[in-house]
Amino acid sequence: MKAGELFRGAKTRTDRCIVVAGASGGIGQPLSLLLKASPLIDELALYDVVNTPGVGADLSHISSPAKVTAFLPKEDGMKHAFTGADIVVIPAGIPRKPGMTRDDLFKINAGIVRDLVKGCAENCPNAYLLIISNPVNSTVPIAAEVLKAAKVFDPKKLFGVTTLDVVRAETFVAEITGQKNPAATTIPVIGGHSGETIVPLFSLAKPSVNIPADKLDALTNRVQFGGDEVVKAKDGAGSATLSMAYAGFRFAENVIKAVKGESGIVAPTYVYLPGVDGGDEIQKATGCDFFSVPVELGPGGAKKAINVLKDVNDYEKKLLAKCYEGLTGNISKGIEFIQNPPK
Ligand SMILES: NC(=O)c1ccc[n+]([C@@H]2O[C@H](COP(=O)([O-])OP(=O)(O)OC[C@H]3O[C@@H](n4cnc5c(N)ncnc54)[C@H](O)[C@@H]3O)[C@@H](O)[C@H]2O)c1
Ligand SMILES: O=C(O)C[C@H](O)C(=O)O
Repeated sequence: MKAGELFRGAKTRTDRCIVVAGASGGIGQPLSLLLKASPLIDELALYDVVNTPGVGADLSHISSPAKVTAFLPKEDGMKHAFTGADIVVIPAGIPRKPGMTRDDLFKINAGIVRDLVKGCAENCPNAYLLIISNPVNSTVPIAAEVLKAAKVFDPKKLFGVTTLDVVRAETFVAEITGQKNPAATTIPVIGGHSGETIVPLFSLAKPSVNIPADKLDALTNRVQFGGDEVVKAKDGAGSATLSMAYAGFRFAENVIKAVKGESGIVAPTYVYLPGVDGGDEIQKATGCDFFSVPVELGPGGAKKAINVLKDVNDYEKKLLAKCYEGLTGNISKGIEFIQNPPK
């Protein structure tokens, strides 16, 4: 199979196309599998610097409707992969090893995200961009700056994927409460996506949950540092991939459903607050331009940022104070990387 080949015989790009950039990786492959199985997608385009022809050939044998295309950088592969895409999901970049912070990934992943988002700005300026690559706290500001410089920035269409924090909160809470279906409880997790910038709001769970006081610190810590748990268990072989693929698919599916007109979809995601309705007051309260909050999704992307800050309890206020501190530095670092690029 040649890169770029349409695996199910179609000759042209179809109209509901989702690109996975980093499709051959630990997240990219299972995420692509879930997307291929989704009836909501007409074409799944795989882009990576390696192995997409093989991953594409493999996925193309699945008897679901989505056509699969696969691209490598050679022969203008990025251009062909991105042109006409509706959604680009980006899990490209290196993962952590034990002892590393997400910020340690910045050196390599910042440039990868910059270049991929440049490709999006040039070839699919209207696409919804879902950024998974770490450090999300900085890679999303990088993406915003690249899109601004190209004069195609629509803040309603740029999302940092923080769904894994929500998924973990649901799971770990259910381990305490014994609920049979963890995902049936909605738990807002806000802030950023690393350590103390991740702030779970158990007091706002719906339906409400009763967390015993002596378990609250450990539960909060587990959600904030759940990524470390996986990095340690994988022992040098990377970080969360399967749970991230589940989370990334869940968020992508929400975006697709909202774009197709389904109403009432709300999901926490890391957005540029000044560009989203309702974001200004959250920006004022947090001092952060980028922040993950529950966002109502609509046909244009982020329809409204929901201000849950006014409802948090004192315990959560203390967590938030630490979050703001860490997050502002991460955001500035991303912006600086584009505005004053390293020589
Ligand atoms: N947002 C989250 O909640 C979350 C969760 C888990 C992991 N992550 C992050 O996702 C990223 C990927 O993790 P992984 O485990 O899949 O890593 P991986 O190394 O298994 O896969 C990354 C893939 O990206 C590809 N790649 C590298 N440079 C590229 C480029 N310029 N263009 C296209 N593809 C490129 C690689 O070839 C590889 O296939 C990491 O940065 C990780 O920290 C984020
Ligand atoms: O922990 C990591 O580095 C990967 C990811 O951000 C996670 O939360 O699992």
